[in-house]
Amino acid sequence: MPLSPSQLTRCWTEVLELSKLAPGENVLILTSQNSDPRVVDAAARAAAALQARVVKLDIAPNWDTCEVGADPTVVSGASPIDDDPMALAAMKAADLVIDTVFLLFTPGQRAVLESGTRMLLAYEPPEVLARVMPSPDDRRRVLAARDAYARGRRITVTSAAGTRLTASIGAYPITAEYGYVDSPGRWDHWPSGFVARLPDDGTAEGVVVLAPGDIILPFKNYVQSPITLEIERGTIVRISGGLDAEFLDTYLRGFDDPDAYAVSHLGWGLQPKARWTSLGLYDKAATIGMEARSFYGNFLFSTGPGGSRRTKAHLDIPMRKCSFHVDGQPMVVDGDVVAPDQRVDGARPQ
Ligand SMILES: O=c1ccc(O)c[nH]1
Ligand SMILES: [Fe+2]
Repeated sequence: MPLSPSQLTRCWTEVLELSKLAPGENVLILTSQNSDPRVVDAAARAAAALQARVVKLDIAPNWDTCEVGADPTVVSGASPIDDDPMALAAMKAADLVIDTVFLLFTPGQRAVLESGTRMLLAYEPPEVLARVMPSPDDRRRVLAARDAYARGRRITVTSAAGTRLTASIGAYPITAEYGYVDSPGRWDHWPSGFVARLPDDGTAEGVVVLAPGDIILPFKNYVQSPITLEIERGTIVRISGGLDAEFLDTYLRGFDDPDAYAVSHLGWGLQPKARWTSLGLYDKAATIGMEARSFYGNFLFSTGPGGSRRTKAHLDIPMRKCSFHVDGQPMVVDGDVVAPDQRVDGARPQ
């Protein structure tokens, strides 16, 4: 059964209160053809009920020939607002922008955040939003993970399946996603619950073995047969395995861009409300897979953009049963969060 509009409005009210939305603040809801009207309506009702001034800005969609399928995460790095003076001016004038279009990794988003506007991305369907409600404890644990990651200089990721990845860290900021925007200039994504950061350029080395059950987004399938990624100087230099490996390699080759093979943000999932199995129950166009990116204890590997790289090809690859160490300190062991200030009692690896 679907979520009722009043339930979704109550979820929005809770998230906007966590986002410290105050009476008289200006809220802009960014919409386009790919926005979910149920999400837009509930957000507008909740913001108005909190006595904010609410406007909706509808922008023309931008389609790229590389965009296969309906998922806006397939092609990253550009949006219709990047050079739109009207949209940028309106979004900079807002105190809080609700993005139902998916601007992530775009110049337009960066410009709006630098103006002090806070921005909350909300693209998942109502039931996923309601299942993975953010909380102050999620924020506490994600920020503890961010602080541990920030203190580090080297990371090591291993798994029984054969993953042996090392990298230096420190040059790039950490994205700490806990699902609401409670300070000026902050960006977040509801639903979420993970940390991610780029390794220092050219330092990721080793082997990443995608095991059956690991997920490749935006393919939105569970890997059936092992895929071995050999990584040298921050780039995947060889992909081997069976049909899954051939599909992955052919997909990346389709972008005709060497940066498509670069290692992108690396991190780990901290959201016990997100389910590894959820993706198997949805049609591919129905979700962008945030429960997969966020599930508790995952290793979130990814490829493509970051630093000076502007490639359109971005894959997020949440993996199970990995161990993630920062300067030898265990954050996750065999898919279970072990850092005392990050773990949730009773939460189980998935
Ligand atoms: O929330 C997100 C979503 C996608 C992504 O690549 C990063 N963070
Ligand atoms: Fe990503």
